[in-house]
Amino acid sequence: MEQGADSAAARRMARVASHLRPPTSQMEEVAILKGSDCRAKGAAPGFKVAVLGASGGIGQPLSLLMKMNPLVSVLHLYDVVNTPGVTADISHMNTGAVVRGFLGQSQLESALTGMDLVIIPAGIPRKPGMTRDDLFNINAGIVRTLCEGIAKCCPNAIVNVISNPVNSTVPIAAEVFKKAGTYDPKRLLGVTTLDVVRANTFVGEVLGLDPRDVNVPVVGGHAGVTILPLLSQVNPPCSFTSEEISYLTSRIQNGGTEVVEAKAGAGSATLSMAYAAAKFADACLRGLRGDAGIVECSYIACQVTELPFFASKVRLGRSGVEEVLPLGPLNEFERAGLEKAKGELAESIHKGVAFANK
Ligand SMILES: NC(=O)C1=CN([C@@H]2O[C@H](COP(=O)(O)OP(=O)(O)OC[C@H]3O[C@@H](n4cnc5c(N)ncnc54)[C@H](O)[C@@H]3O)[C@@H](O)[C@H]2O)C=CC1
Ligand SMILES: O=C([O-])CC(=O)C(=O)O
Repeated sequence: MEQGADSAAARRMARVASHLRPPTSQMEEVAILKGSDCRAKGAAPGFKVAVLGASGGIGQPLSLLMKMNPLVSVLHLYDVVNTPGVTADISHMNTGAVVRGFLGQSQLESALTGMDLVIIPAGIPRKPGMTRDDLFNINAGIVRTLCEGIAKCCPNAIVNVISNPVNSTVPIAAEVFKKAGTYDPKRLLGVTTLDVVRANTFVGEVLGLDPRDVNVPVVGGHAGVTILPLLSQVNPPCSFTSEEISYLTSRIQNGGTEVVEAKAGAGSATLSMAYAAAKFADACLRGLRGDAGIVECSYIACQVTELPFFASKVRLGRSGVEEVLPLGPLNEFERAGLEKAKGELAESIHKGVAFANK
């Protein structure tokens, strides 16, 4: 009896010790994973989620929010810097998800194996004066490498792409998955939720409503004129003056730049983005669980326009995007905006596809 209690205590201590030691080699990483797996068995059933770029401005608060999500049972934090610290910190939160850290390219495959949802906020952010497309040269390669890992280690995972320029990085991801033979357009989603979050906030301010009670569809893409708020389809139904329409459209399209300028060289939106990404990831997980009626806007492959990718209203479910909803009726102002958006989007998509195939 006593001996049994002793060995149970010894097992508990061994488990705790394995969590206190940071991984220094692949062998040690494997040992720690075994320790964590014992713990994971005790955790509530749920989904396995990886954040790639977890040490960054978005990655850290996003990881914190995912650790708070009761649908997550295992949370993998991957980055090329600082994941031991971020992981130790977040792992002390007394919520259900088991947290594991992975540092550097040699641990990418371990980070990805078995994941249900992979969220990608890896890559450099804008400074004042830059467009999102100016990030292409660095971020395109980062997204390609990470997606090659996903194709190899968790080809069935839902992928949420945050890294800019989203209008090009999502087509890059699609090409990587096509080459690997794992492409499923239903599972690849560009995160444009921040545009909707901003639109709901700014429209709520104008209408004097709680932003949580406002829903503005935002379609097209995620850069400048490609961000197309459909103010004629706001819920609750309402009407705006032409001054309000032009103020709101411009503020929503330039929301990212507003933050970049206010941060004055220290980066772009991180906290509101983490909130938006966590909200979108939660919607994806509820869809995977089988919840009904989950509709979000996302930049995906679809036939809503003649372009191969377009941010649209989508219904999420067990297989990712289960239905792409039509654009709905547009007014003249929105139809003109759509034409402008399509011109820039076509170039960004072409640039991404060409990069992935060169
Ligand atoms: N989709 C959207 O609505 C938004 C997208 N973004 C984009 O998100 C990206 C990240 O922004 P921040 O977090 O502010 O940048 P950040 O520089 O604070 O963090 C980026 C993180 O990515 C990591 N990283 C770099 N190369 C990596 C690699 N090969 N593998 C894994 N991790 C790698 C860095 O070490 C860093 O920790 C930017 O491209 C930014 O433009 C930002 C706001 C909104
Ligand atoms: O503006 C940026 O560079 C970051 C971003 O995508 C946003 O805040 O919407």
